[in-house]
Amino acid sequence: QYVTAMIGLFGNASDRLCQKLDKAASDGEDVEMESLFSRLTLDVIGKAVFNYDFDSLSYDNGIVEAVYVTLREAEMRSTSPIPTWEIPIWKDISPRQRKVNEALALINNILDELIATCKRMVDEEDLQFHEEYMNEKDPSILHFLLASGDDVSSKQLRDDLMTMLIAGHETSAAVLTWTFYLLSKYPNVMSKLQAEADAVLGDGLPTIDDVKKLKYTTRVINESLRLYPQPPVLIRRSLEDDMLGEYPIGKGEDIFISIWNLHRCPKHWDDADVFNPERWPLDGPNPNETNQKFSYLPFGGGPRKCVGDMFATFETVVATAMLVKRFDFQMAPGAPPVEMTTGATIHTTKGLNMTVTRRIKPPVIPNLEMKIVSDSEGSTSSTASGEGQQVEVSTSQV
Ligand code: HEM
Repeated sequence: QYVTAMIGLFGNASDRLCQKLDKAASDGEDVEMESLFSRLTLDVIGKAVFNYDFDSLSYDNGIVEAVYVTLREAEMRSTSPIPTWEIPIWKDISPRQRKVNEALALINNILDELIATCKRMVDEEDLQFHEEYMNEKDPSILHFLLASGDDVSSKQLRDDLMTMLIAGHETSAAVLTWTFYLLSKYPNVMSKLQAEADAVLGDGLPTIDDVKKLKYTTRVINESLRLYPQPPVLIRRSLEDDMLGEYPIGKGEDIFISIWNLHRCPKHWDDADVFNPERWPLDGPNPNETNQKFSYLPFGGGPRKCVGDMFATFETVVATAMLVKRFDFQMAPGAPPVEMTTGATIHTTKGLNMTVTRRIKPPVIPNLEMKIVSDSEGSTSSTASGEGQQVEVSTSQV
């Protein structure tokens, strides 16, 4: 029930993006896909975590801006060698820190309102909480947590919600950005992907059964995550003196695990730098850290493994399939070369500028059921019927 609700959410948000791209295609305008993917995944995670519709694909508002200020700050803090934001006086007078504090105050106010509204809903409903509990009108994680008895005033609740917003937003956006970049470089993969989307998706939004059938699309996402892992580096801090194999690690030392290097290591991968979704058999298991013996860690591993791995896989599969079914994507002529820069995830330096064109629907080929008829002079003719038409072809005419 929860997965069905989430797939509906992914489909709705992706449909809004399709409408935006449709307009760009009509107007003949190029689009910067990285920022659009960022808006798509913000809209999705806002609804999924707190039942809040940022609707950032439709317009800019103060809260969307505040979320981006906070996200950029979180990224800067996670990579900065000196914690300038903790220096007394400086933290109060620095224009950047003041902006961050204002953004955080706005987000916290909205969060308070959302928590209060949700708490009222939980108090009014008759549903008993159990493991499979879900409120159909509001399937958000916030609703689940409050129904399970989480304390509305707890800092832990707010921190958990913000962690999910941060962890589940830029990561999925980055996966979509680099997937579409790769697809522009590998048109043969794009053609196969479009063929699958045409065969599986109908005119409405994707269903759970459709998503299960989008096997090649899933392999494209698996392979994109191998070449562009998000985040590209995992970090651990040692709590005590230890040994890592033959290397001594002192208490308090940071260890950086480069997933980027692991995923492109020629010892583990044939043609390590080549985008080849076919390396993952369609009928094989979904690749993960355990069945790939820890040479593939797109969602980490062990106790701190991503809690949103299935959510993110379905989200990116639905968005990719819906977009490629409706549009062709090419790098925009004259766009700057796509270069990388890393923070918590891998970003482009100057955006992913693409030309989007509506796909021409392939012609409907009638289902030809041939009936061979012989006439007395030995020539043959065959009648074929399809979609109510009768077509007659005679060998004597050929
Ligand atoms: C394609 C998108 C995503 C990717 C590539 C991704 C990747 C990761 C990775 C590699 C980790 C482990 C970090 C570490 O070991 O230090 C992680 C942790 C986490 N992820 Fe994701 N993630 C994605 C989407 C999501 C989504 C959608 C959510 C929430 C709905 C989410 C929630 C989390 C949380 C809460 C953690 C921390 C788990 C913990 O420390 O206990 N992620 N993610």
